[in-house]
Amino acid sequence: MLVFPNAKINIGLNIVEKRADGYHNIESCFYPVGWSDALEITLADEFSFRSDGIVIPGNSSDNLCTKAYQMIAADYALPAVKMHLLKSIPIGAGLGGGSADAAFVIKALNEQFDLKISFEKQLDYARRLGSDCAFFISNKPAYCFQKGDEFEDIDLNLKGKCIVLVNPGLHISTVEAYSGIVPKRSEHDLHNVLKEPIENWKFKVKNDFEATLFPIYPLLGEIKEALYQQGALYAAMSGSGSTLFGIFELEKDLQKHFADYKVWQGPLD
Ligand SMILES: C[C@@](CO)(OP(=O)(O)O)[C@H](O)COP(=O)(O)OP(=O)(O)OC[C@H]1O[C@@H](n2ccc(N)nc2=O)[C@H](O)[C@@H]1O
Ligand SMILES: Nc1ncnc2c1ncn2[C@@H]1O[C@H](COP(=O)(O)OP(=O)(O)O)[C@@H](O)[C@H]1O
Repeated sequence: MLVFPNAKINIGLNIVEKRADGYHNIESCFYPVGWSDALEITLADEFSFRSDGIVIPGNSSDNLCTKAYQMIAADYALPAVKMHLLKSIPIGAGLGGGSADAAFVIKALNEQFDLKISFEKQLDYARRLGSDCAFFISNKPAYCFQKGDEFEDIDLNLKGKCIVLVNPGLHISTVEAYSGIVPKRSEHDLHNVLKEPIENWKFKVKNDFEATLFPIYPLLGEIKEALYQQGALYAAMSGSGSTLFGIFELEKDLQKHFADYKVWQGPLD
């Protein structure tokens, strides 16, 4: 089976409070984007995982794909498989690429081997692998809360608009990014502001990581500003960075403009 785990962006990210378990309660709109890995899962004599493309830190037993397989194999009689991942989504980039890979393994094993794991149970498995991971089980725009692993449908349709993602290659650790944050309630209810025209978002839809990370990495703020100068209706950092995104009314080719960085651009669904 061949699947294409895709990245996500965060449209708005409020870090509301620190929890007793050390994690943070957040409020965010997660939106799928087309920057994708490719993952092939085939029957084999023994389990193996290998990856090509962008080098993933850690060895194959640390990989979230391997962890997802082992977690399902602990509860279901799974045959051995060979997994081959072509890694394209930048790592430590705020795009949730590792979480997407893991969620797609859960979904692919369920389908390929007819395991009949319910949707709710797939969400629970995904939550065990990472806070972002459960989102990729449904993989459709959602208002996310708690650790980012509880969802509500959101009335937001950006279909037809174009997104440009710019990754400057800085690897920002999620743990470090959260450790710099003083949580606070947001001034604006994200549900409500996302109903306003996209041109208003610039003033109301904030990613709380920007205030702490932009002073440390001024390049991030410069790229965001450049996206606005190029005509973005809305621009922001995704997650804990370091990827910036701009949403444009029409198709936009900024590959040359951001020639020093990794750029992905395409339509939003
Ligand atoms: C910041 C966000 C925003 O969507 O995305 P990324 O920028 O990583 O893509 C997420 O909250 C990242 O989720 P994810 O990358 O799955 O994090 P996890 O593996 O669960 O946790 C890594 C570490 O981040 C911190 N963490 C994570 C999620 C959360 N709600 N509160 C936290 O404090 C904890 O220190 C935890 O040990
Ligand atoms: N399949 C995978 N793809 C990417 N990263 C992975 C994977 N498996 C494990 N990881 C680990 O997860 C960490 C964060 O990955 P990633 O999801 O790309 O970042 P982010 O949380 O910023 O979106 C990396 O440091 C990496 O070592």
